[in-house]
Amino acid sequence: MSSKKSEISKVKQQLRTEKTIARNELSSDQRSKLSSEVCHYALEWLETKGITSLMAYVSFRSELDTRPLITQAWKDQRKVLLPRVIPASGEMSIHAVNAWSDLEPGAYGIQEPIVSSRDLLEIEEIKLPAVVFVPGLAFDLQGGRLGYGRGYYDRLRASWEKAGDVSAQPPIWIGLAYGMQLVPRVPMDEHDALMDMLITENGIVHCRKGE
Ligand SMILES: Nc1nc2c(c(=O)[nH]1)N(C=O)[C@@H](CNc1ccc(C(=O)N[C@@H](CCC(=O)O)C(=O)O)cc1)CN2
Ligand SMILES: Nc1ncnc2c1ncn2[C@@H]1O[C@H](COP(=O)(O)OP(=O)(O)OP(=O)(O)O)[C@@H](O)[C@H]1O
Repeated sequence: MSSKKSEISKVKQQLRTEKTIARNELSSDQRSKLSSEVCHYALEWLETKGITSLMAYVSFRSELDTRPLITQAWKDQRKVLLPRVIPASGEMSIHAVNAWSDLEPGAYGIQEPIVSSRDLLEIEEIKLPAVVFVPGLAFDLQGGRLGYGRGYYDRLRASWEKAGDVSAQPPIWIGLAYGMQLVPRVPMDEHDALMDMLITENGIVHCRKGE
């Protein structure tokens, strides 16, 4: 690792520790109040934009709780895709999910889609969602994001770019976070995927990407 790279990864690790502690300090009442506000903004935005397909994540640890968003998206007849991690390769497979009963605890104890052999054959047919809601430990207004350090979302984005259907509209990447997760600057590596928007309990921000 070059010295610049190792410096960035050291700063990222410090920020991960700091933000994990701060997020864990929110009470469960605060977390559910803030989460429902963020989900409300996200749902309003989906409605305004007429978005019919989205990729979400099922929260774990003290993450912003996306359950209200997913439940309402199903009620609104939107297509909901959820990821399943493949720890050995660092990739994620993406699956359409229609109910909580379609999930089981996967790697890291996160609720993930139950995959049948039929689904595996159909994976290639899944079209890109219009929107990707992204988890994270910290975000900045330039679109920077810090995750748990395994690069799953960065790799997902790179794989979509590589598969690149030029006629397809690229998905809009939206970080979901508590306001306390916003920082002035997340240290970024070249491979890090930038967010287009952020939604916190204070509302929606459009990121000035990488400026
Ligand atoms: N709810 C949710 N689902 C998600 C993500 C996420 O951030 N949130 N991911 C977003 O990528 C992927 C899972 N990524 C993860 C990456 C690392 C660890 C983890 O436990 N890391 C250790 C650090 C040491 C290690 O690397 O083993 C830790 O935090 O203690 C957990 C999940 C896919 N699904
Ligand atoms: N497109 C890619 N191809 C291969 N490796 C990648 C790619 N993107 C990121 N990585 C690797 O993933 C690791 C984690 O990167 P980083 O520290 O930026 O993770 P993160 O964005 O915080 O985590 P996550 O996306 O899991 O929440 C790094 O070792 C990086 O080299």
